[in-house]
Formats: sequence, C-alpha cells, structure tokens
Amino acid sequence: MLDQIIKERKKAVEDLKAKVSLSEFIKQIGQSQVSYYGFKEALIKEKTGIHIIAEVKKTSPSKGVICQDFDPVAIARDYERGGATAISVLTEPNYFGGNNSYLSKIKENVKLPLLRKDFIIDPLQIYEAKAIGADAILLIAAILSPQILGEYLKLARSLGLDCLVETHDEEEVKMALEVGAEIIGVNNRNLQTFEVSLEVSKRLRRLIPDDRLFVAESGIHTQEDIKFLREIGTKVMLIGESVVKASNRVAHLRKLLEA
Ligand SMILES: O=P(O)(O)OC[C@@H](O)[C@@H](O)c1c[nH]c2ccccc12
Repeated sequence: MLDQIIKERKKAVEDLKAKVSLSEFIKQIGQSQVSYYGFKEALIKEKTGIHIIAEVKKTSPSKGVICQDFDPVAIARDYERGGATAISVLTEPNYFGGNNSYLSKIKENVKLPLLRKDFIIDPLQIYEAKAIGADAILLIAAILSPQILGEYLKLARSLGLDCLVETHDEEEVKMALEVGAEIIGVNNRNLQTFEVSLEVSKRLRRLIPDDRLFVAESGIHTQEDIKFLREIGTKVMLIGESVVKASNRVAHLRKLLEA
C-alpha cells in the first residue's frame, strides 16, 4: 500500500513540476498575506493537560470514508473551539481525500498552526507547503534516506516551517535523532499492515530524550487511551478519526482534553 501511495505521489510531483516552477512558489511565498503561527512554539507551551493536534481527513486506506458530509473549514473551526493546539490537514487526494485548497481555506479561517500531512518525497512539495499556508510539514522517516531527511529538515527550517518527523521503529527513531529532528512523532499505526497499537509509543517513548518533543500519533480514541499515553510521559497527541467522526466534535475534544 505505502509503495503504491509513493508511486502515485511521485507521478503527482512530476505533473506539478510541469505546471508550476520553483520560482513561482517562491514568488507566492513572498506575496503571501496570511499569518503564520509557530507549530513547535504552540506545542511546547506549559499546560496542565495535554496538547492535541486534531486532524482533518475525509478517508483513510484502512477505514474508507470516515466523514460523510465533509466540510474541512467547519471541522477546523470545531477543533479551534474544542481547544486543539494545532491542526493537521491531509492534502493527499487519492487515499486520504485531501486537497491543498482545504489547507488554504482553513488557514484563512482559523488561527491555529497548521501541519501539512502528506507524503513528502521532493523539495518542491516543501515550498508548496509554505505557499499554500502550512506552518509545519510531516516528514516520514520510512520513505526517506537519512541524508534526504536531513536536507528536507534544513530546507523546511530555512522557509520557517517546523517539521514533525514520523517514526515507527527503533531504527527510524535513531535516524530522526541523528539528523537533529526537534519534533519526533511515533506512529502507532504500521503504514504497511495498518496494525495499530499504543504499545509502539510505549516502546519507543524512552528512546526520545527530553530535549526533543515527543508526539504520539494514531489510534487514540478514548480518555483511557490518553491516560495510558500520559503515564508514559506523552504531552502531545495527534488524533484523527476519533475527533473527525464524533457527532459533537467540540464536546468530544473537550472531553479528551480533560483526561
Ligand atoms: O485517525 P487516527 O488513527 O487518529 O490517526 C491520525 C494520524 O496519526 C494518521 O492519519 C497518520 C499518521 N501518519 C500518517 C501519514 C500519512 C497519512 C496519515 C497519517
């Protein structure tokens, strides 16, 4: 599955390159009127409870359609009212039902830092992320070499974008630490098999020193899940399905924040 997603993303990047040049993105970034917000800065603020990065996604390869009447701006507004610290927006169209325009529209309507959630495999996508209004990007260790990951981190920083570096095993955590990733996510879902277990966070949490920001990602649904993650020293959690699907998103988020 992951291989297929990457193949399609590569094709999309080739199509993008045929249409938009790097200098056009640089020009767009220079002329941008939007306000950017610090993603890491918001997530490291001292707080009694946890910080939640709430995710806007319509479908997923493992669950199919998650949200029937999908309105990205309305969802993002609910997240803001419910107390999310940041918002993750899927922009990958074929598997997650995402779109760049969703991120841009949310940027115009919500005052929270935005993470562009996509499969980044080319530097042009990093410029594009900034141009569409992202404050941060996801970099997935499993699909990048250490050298490329290091280069993308540097490029993102030079554009003022924070990076969430996603890992799923010991090897990937080591790689993220070595290239100097400041924010390290542990995906509880295996992107190949879709198997989800919070034990992955528990196992990898202790490998991440206190000078880096640890983020637990995926498979977080209940107050019990949050208590479990808090007990292993998690302060930031990325939650998708559970909050998108809730009949009352604001109330559900507030309840999770109380855990
Ligand atoms: O819906 P969940 O189980 O709460 O998961 C959210 C998020 O972690 C998940 O969407 C995700 C984690 N890593 C990714 C990489 C690409 C696309 C999506 C993801």
